[in-house]
Amino acid sequence: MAPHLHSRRTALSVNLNKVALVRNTRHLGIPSVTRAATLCLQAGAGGITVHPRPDERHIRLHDVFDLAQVLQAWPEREYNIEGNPFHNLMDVAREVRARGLPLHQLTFVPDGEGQFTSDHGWSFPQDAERLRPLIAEAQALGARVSLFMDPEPAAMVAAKAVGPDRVELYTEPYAAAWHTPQRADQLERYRAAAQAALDAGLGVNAGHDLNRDNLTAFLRGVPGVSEVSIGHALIADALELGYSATVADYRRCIDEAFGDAGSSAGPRSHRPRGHDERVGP
Ligand SMILES: CC(=O)[C@@H](O)[C@H](O)COP(=O)(O)O
Ligand SMILES: NCC(=O)COP(=O)(O)O
Repeated sequence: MAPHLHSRRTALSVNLNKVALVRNTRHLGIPSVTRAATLCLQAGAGGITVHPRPDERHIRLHDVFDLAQVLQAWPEREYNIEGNPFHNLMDVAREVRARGLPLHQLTFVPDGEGQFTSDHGWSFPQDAERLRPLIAEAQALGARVSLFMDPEPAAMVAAKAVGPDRVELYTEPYAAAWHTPQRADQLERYRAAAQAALDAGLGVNAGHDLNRDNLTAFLRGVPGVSEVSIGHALIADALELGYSATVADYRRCIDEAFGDAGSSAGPRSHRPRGHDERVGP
């Protein structure tokens, strides 16, 4: 499918959860989360994403404020904080804003406190009324609100009705189907969901398990994606390639979807990523 030339270039938001995860295994402060953010922003990342989970398994509360201070030096880049608004996210957002620190987007994710990782979106109409006031409060704090959603076209009108600015399509099912005969069917599912969101007046973000292999095809097949937030695979790649080369590679994946192959400083590397055997949770 032709690139969506009518859409603005999709922004890359780098999720730094996994840098914090490694840092937390010693009391040495390395790898530095703030250094990672600076290098990714210097390489052209459109923003930084963190998911400060209640158990602080990776991003800790001080990281949230430390990274907000880093973003202060990059006023044209965005800071996206993810979390469950019925757990700690709203308190975190209120404190960031009370300190006068930047906060561009809150992504509401319906995760349980001890959840292994994010694996589903909000349910409508069940979640609608309890989400509405928190969406309004988050917007009053100056943040755009994105709801983490499964790719269900029929849910988008109901989602829009409670006031968010965007939805983030949970893309693990697309990624899981990448090496299977179901790839095309999954892509069509996301195309339809994104189109329904756009038709309902919602912006479209995407994220979870996107990577250098599956990103270009996703953006070519799914209309109007404003932002992809990518962490796990990108940080894994950065362990091999370094932050700067990795961010440049992911930006080239985005460029290819918009028909500008090689516009970000040359062709992207096709270095295969090593895989360990898939380990169960
Ligand atoms: C909401 C989502 O899909 C991810 O942004 C989330 O941050 C992943 O969390 P972990 O990094 O804890 O797996
Ligand atoms: N919202 C998705 C995100 O921030 C990162 O998800 P992943 O790339 O770590 O799966």
